[in-house]
Amino acid sequence: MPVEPLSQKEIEDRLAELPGWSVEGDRLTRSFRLGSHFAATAMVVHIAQVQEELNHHSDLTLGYNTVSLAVNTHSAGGAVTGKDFELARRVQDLAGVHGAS
Ligand SMILES: C[C@H](O)[C@H](O)[C@H]1CNC2=NC(N)=NC(=O)C2=N1
Repeated sequence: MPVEPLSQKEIEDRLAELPGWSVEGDRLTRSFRLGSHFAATAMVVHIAQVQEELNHHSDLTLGYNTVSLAVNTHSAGGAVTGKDFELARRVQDLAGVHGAS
């Protein structure tokens, strides 16, 4: 996966395919709401497994019944790259299993 910073157009095109995600500052972000604290915790563990598989890690925040992610690519100087969107797509795909919205 290339780790070149994405252009604004490339970011906008990718965001159009990822409902609920946005770029805040220099990080790709999304918050999910779940049915319970335990469900939110289980989703965090699942995301951690995917992040280890991809070797790409977000700042992951667990709330009472929420899970929030913020990510950019350290090796690209903190820019948003294709690796961030690869993680976001995997998280978006697994969210349904957890009843996250
Ligand atoms: C050594 C290790 O492979 C690197 O530090 C990985 C780990 N996880 C990472 N996560 C993110 N978000 N960006 C990186 O550049 C990155 N690099």
